[in-house]
Amino acid sequence: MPKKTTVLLLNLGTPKSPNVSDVRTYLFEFLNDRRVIDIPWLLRKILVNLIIVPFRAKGSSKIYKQLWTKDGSPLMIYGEKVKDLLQEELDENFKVELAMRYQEPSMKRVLEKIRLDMPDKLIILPMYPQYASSTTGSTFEKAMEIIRGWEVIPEIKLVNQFFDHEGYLNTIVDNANQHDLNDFDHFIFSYHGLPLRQVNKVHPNKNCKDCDCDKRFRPDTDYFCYRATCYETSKLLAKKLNIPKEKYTVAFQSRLDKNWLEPFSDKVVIEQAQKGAKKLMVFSPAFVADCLETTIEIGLEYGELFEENGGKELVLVESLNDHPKWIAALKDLVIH
Ligand SMILES: C=CC1=C(C)c2cc3[nH]c(cc4nc(cc5[nH]c(cc1n2)c(C)c5CCC(=O)O)C(CCC(=O)O)=C4C)c(C)c3C=C
Ligand SMILES: [Fe+2]
Ligand SMILES: [Fe+2]
Repeated sequence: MPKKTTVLLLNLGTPKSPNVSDVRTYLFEFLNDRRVIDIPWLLRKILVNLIIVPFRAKGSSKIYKQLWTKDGSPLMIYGEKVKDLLQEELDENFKVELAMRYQEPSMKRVLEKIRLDMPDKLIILPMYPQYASSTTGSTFEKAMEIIRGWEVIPEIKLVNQFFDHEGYLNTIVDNANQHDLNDFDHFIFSYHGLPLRQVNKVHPNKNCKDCDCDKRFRPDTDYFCYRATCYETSKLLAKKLNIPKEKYTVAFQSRLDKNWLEPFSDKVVIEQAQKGAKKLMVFSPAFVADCLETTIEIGLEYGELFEENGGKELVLVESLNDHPKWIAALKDLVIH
């Protein structure tokens, strides 16, 4: 008998509106997650609630206002679209749901709906291509915290990453090929940064700062090393796009302090402009949908930085959004 299966798609979440109070509520929930700000409880409460959020909310609200469309936040809009498109691709034994780790639709509410529907199988799919404790790990922890109280716990599949999935990579390749790659002087693969401390926790005997996981991917020790999977994703994409090694740089954006993964994307953008690059292509392979970190940070802020330092044009490769190949890739992740 075919199994009644629910697919739970997840993403980070976004504020309810770009207003300061909603951005503050979002940041409070997000940054109080012990996997995101991974320091002792009391220190986190002081740092997040008395320093980071009060100082950050106003500035973040301003940039969320630039991102917001008449239909809302792109992360949410594409989340809903992808959910509907994946539902259309799957047969009647599957039901697709969408929840966000922070804010709405909340994991608590959506998982309660799923519990009442009593599926035989639950597939939990956080839409982060590269595993990180602060994203995928946090989402799984929250899901398990809720599901552990259920009377009936269905068969569960956790999709923990898909950085090397052909369909995911080919969607990015398709989006890049909308442009003539010969026009570009340099290419940057820009990933969301992480504190180095968090990266090192996955391989406690090795410091990623002096390790060669950027050059050689060792699945036995580096499969969950965020730095290693970011470099491996870039290598696979560069190979598919025939971008030679000397023409691309892997970099990390959105740092909160200096002890985050390097090189920093903004510094690389400036460096490239100063070296004489006129046209720069930036990929954002850690983000499956347009969001603050892509549209505003890369598209707008890095675009300005590049031009201020002598560059002519920075082109941001579109996110996966609702590309048919991305929907097919999700289907493949669900059924295999
Ligand atoms: C690859 C995905 C992401 C990782 C890893 C990640 C780690 C991480 N992020 C912060 C702090 C912030 N991130 C913010 C926004 C944001 N982050 C991601 C993805 C990852 N974060 C996305 C998709 C977004 C945008 C959401 C949207 O609504 O468009 C923000 C809020 C914006 C701001 O104030 O700058 C913060 C803060 C930390 C601390 C962290 C790991 C430790
Ligand atoms: Fe983030
Ligand atoms: Fe590593």
